[in-house]
Order: sequence, then C-alpha cells, then structure tokens
Amino acid sequence: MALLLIAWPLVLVWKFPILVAALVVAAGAVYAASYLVADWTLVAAATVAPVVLLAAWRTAHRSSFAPVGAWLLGCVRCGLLYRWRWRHHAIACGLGMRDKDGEVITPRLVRVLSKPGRDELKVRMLPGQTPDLYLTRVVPLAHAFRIASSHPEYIDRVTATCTKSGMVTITFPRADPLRHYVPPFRHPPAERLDLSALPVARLDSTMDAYRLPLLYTHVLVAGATGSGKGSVLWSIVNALAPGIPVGLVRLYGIDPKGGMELALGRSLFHRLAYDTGDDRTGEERAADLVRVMEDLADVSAARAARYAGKLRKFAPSPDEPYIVLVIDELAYLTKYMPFPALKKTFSQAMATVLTQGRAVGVTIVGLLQDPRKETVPERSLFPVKIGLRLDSASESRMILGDAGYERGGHCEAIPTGLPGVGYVLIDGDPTPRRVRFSYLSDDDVRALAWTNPTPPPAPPAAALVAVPDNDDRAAVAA
Ligand SMILES: Nc1ncnc2c1ncn2[C@@H]1O[C@H](COP(=O)(O)OP(=O)(O)OP(=O)(O)O)[C@@H](O)[C@H]1O
Repeated sequence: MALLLIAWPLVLVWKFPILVAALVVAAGAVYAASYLVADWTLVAAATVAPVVLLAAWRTAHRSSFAPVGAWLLGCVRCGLLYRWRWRHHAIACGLGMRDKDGEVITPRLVRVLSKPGRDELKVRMLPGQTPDLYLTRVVPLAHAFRIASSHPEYIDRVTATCTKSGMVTITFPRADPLRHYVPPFRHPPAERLDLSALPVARLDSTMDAYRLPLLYTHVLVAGATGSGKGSVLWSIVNALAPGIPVGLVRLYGIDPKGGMELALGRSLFHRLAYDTGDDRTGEERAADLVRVMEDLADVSAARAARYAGKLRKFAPSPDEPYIVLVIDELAYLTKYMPFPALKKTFSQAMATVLTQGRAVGVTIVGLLQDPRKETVPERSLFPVKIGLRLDSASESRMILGDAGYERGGHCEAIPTGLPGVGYVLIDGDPTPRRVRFSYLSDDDVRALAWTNPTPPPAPPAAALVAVPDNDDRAAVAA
C-alpha cells in the first residue's frame, strides 16, 4: 500500500509531465494569491466563480456554450496531449519535409477543438502537401497519439478533410455519439413538409437531424442481415407520412418476403405487393410484384411525355402526387427470382423509372443485402447510396465507391451492436455522412399507419350518376 502511494505520483509525473506541472503551477498561484490577498474566501471565489459560471452557461444554453466549450477543452487537450508530441509524431508518420536549408519542418498544428465525442485538429499543410496525403497518414498518427486506446474500432473513423485551401482537419474520435438509439422524428404539418429535406437520422458530427433530399432522386440501401435496413425504410416513410393522408405523397411497396416488413403499415400504402402465398403458381405471384414496377414505368414515361417542353421542375400536388416506391430485398427481383423473363421485365421497367422518374416525381428506395454489380446492374443510377454494416471492405467500396471509402465510409467497421448506423453518400459530394437512423418499433409503425392512412381512391367515372335538378324532374314528369 505504501509502495503504491509513492509509486502513483511518480507514474503521474512520468506519464503526464505537463499536466502535473500545470497543476503544481496552478496550486502555487492560488497559494501565492491567498498569501498576498490574505483572504481565503476571495481566493476561493475567484477560483470557483469561472467554473460555476461556465457550468451554469452550459446547463442553461448548451448550443451557445458548445463552441466555447469545444475551444476551452481543445486548449487543454492540445496542451496536454497533442502540442508537445506533434512535431515528433508528424515526422515519424511522414508528414515532415526538408526546407531549402535542409532543416526538417512539420505542418503547423493551428488549433484543437474538442467537440462531443471527437477532437478536431486544424493543421496548416506544408507547401506541396495535399489532403489525400493526410488521409494516408492519419491512421499511423492516431496510433502514435494512442487515440481511443480502449476502443480500437474508433481508429476506423479517423479522417482528414480539407476545410479550406491549405488547411486540413484531422478528426480523432473519442467516443461514439451514435451509441444511443434515435427515437422517431416528430411530424411537421403537411403544408410544411419539405420533400427535399426529410429528417430521417442523426448526424454523428453534430447530432443534428440529418435531412435526406428524397425528391428528384433514388436511394439504394445496402446492409448485412440485422444491420437495420428496416429502420432506414421506416424512417423515410415516417418522414413522408404527413403528405400521405392529404394525397401529396403516394406510397407504393414491393415486399418479396411475403409482407414481413411492409404489411405492418398496410394502410400507408396506395399499393402494396407481396407474395400472399395463395394457390396460384409462384410465377403468377411473382408477376404481381413485377407489375407494380411496370405500372410505375408507364406512369414515369407518361408524366415525362406530358411535361416535356412545358415544365422545367415537377412540383407535387394532390392532383399529381409524389410517388415513392419502397422495395425490400431488391436483389430477389433483380437476381434471385427463378423466372428469367420476369426478371428481365422487372429490370427494364426499373431502368425506365430510374432514368425518367426522377424528374417527374417518381422515386425508388431499394434495399438489399448484397451490393455487388451483378446483383443490381443499375446501381449507378441511384444518386443516393446508404451503406449500413457490411461484411467486408470490398462491399463498402461497392456501395460507397473508392472515394467514399477513402473518405471514411467504412461500413465493415460498424459494430454489430449499432443497427441503423450507416454512411450516406450523395452524388456530387464525395464525403459520406455517418448517421444513425431513427428506430420505429412495430407499435410505432402501427400507430403511424393508423394516423396517416392513404386516402381512398376516387370512385370510378362510370359509377358517377348525374342527379337531375328540379327543372329536369318537372320536364320528365310532364
Ligand atoms: N436504428 C435502429 N436503432 C436501434 N435498433 C435498431 C435500429 N434498426 C434496427 N434495430 C434493431 O436491430 C434489429 C434488426 O433490424 P432490422 O430487422 O431492421 O435489420 P435488417 O437489416 O432489415 O435485417 P434483415 O435483412 O435480416 O431483415 C431490429 O429488430 C431492432 O431491434
């Protein structure tokens, strides 16, 4: 015990010399002030007051405190952890260079911001360096700084991004802000529904709502079994729900798993096709699923022909609603279905919707487990790709592309205990966003369907009987 009491301060001095020095200096300053002022209450107040003020500010208004807190904690962590070892580690990890005099120079560590769950190191690059070089050096750098030593899986989330010319931001995760489940988002009134910014998930960088731009696009979701594809699907449906009862949004669904996933929300769908297992042949039942896509191909082509030369941008309305087709297990229809003719028809119809539907308000949201090109040859026609947990780095590259993978989209590194966590990649932005989708339980889905049923179809024209007015009746009687 006595040995421990002696050894522990020595270990502290050995491992954290700057921290110990700072504490000694601070204690000395307090002692000197108390000696000079000779009033302990004043000294205690002066020491405690800033801490109490900061704590009160943080409690009262977290969002305005956040940047100040990130800066303050960043200063502490920069001094204690990063600054004094930066030069040594930067040279060891290949970020140093020799100047014209042969001196070794290193990039300047400008500032550290300690945000929730991560440290952001703002670094001024040396002339001749690019952010891509930093992408290849951040993992050795993270090991050198012993980042997340008790959570080695966090190393997969280390990234480097270019924030402005000449500067690079290296992000070292300290915790996973997405470890908690995300409850479903509340609905705005139908008139405020923004189909280009649907809240479906939380962003790991800020924990703000991630808004998916669904209108004018198509979405492909890939994830291993149990990765939470269902939560992506229902998060999107939940965000669309206010538009369903007012006829602004029309939901279609294809569920080859016998309705296991979608039938729970039956009343949300204008049309839902699933294998009911009735007495017909398997081919006839599969044809029902394919027919939905064929009909939507016709709708897309008809809308495109109608709007050609008249309208530059489609705006959904109850007369011409926004159509979203959700397909669970897309791979069954494009690859595994044992009916080649139906498979071909489905792929052709899907290609029509993917190419023509986007601009005229017809969107496909397809979910699958296997992102290989043989499974969905049309995957490049989906401008939005979402990768949940996958089995290998090569599968991550298949869904997010090489650029998305290099920029941190490591779906294979998502732990099995985090269903609903994934990376969203949108055409035009090479950096995937790490998010966690909201989770709707079976009861949530039932409640959603109960409160947002699709409106009944208008009665067929032939059933409308003209009611004669009084004059007509009088004429008939005469
Ligand atoms: N966003 C989420 N947050 C928390 N838990 C989730 C989330 N998504 C899914 N889960 C949990 O993970 C389980 C599996 O999810 P889900 O059925 O959606 O996976 P899946 O990818 O559709 O799997 P499969 O391909 O086998 O159908 C769910 O039962 C649920 O308990």
